[in-house]
Amino acid sequence: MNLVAYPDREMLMVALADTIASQLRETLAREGRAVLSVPGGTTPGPVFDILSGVALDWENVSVLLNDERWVPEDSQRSNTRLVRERLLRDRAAAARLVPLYAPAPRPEDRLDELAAGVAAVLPITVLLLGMGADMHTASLFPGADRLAEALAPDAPVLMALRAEAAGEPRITLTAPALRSAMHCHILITGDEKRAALDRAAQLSEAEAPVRIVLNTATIHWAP
Ligand SMILES: O=C(O)[C@H](O)[C@@H](O)[C@H](O)[C@H](O)COP(=O)(O)O
Repeated sequence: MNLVAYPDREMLMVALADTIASQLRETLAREGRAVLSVPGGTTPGPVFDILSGVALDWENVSVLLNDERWVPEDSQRSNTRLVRERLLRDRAAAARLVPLYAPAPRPEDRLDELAAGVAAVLPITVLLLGMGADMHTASLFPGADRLAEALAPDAPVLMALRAEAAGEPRITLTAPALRSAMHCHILITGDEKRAALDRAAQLSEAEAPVRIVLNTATIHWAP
């Protein structure tokens, strides 16, 4: 496991934003476009704040969420809202957001059109993942109704999943879409998640979905 431990969260966020920006910059120089895929939740806000002010050819960057909670965009639980408020502002306002939500009662109602939008920009250049203490990543929750399908090598890029721990229905990139990323980073803080990560290394992908990227990701941790 490739784990980088930082003395504190501020140092982590600054260093991680710098690494992400360099990796995007390098791909932009070579290919003229790049794709950044990011988590929602409570941890990544400070990385977004820093990244949004970085000088980068944002016009040619597509920003994608790894997963979304099926709630309207004005909900406090909306990952799209988080990304719009914390990442897609200042210099990064020029980036293009690839939607993972469209108003409808159920994710299945809009899945095909959202999946087409995602498929059009893959593969991901830089993937930033969060992780829950239950070892879920994106919305690949242990015990989710369609987890086995989402972990399969032939899974479609995007799926709707439901899990008790998730609250609302979710829409999520699947294992093959996440694994397609050129660079992968996992951002975790606190002792509970660090212990969960150590445990994940001993478990199966179904028990600990974060395992799908554990051998390839750089893990960034601070207390
Ligand atoms: O929408 C989501 O819930 C996420 O994308 C999810 O995978 C998140 O990264 C983890 O649940 C960690 O969340 P916290 O940072 O809030 O602990």
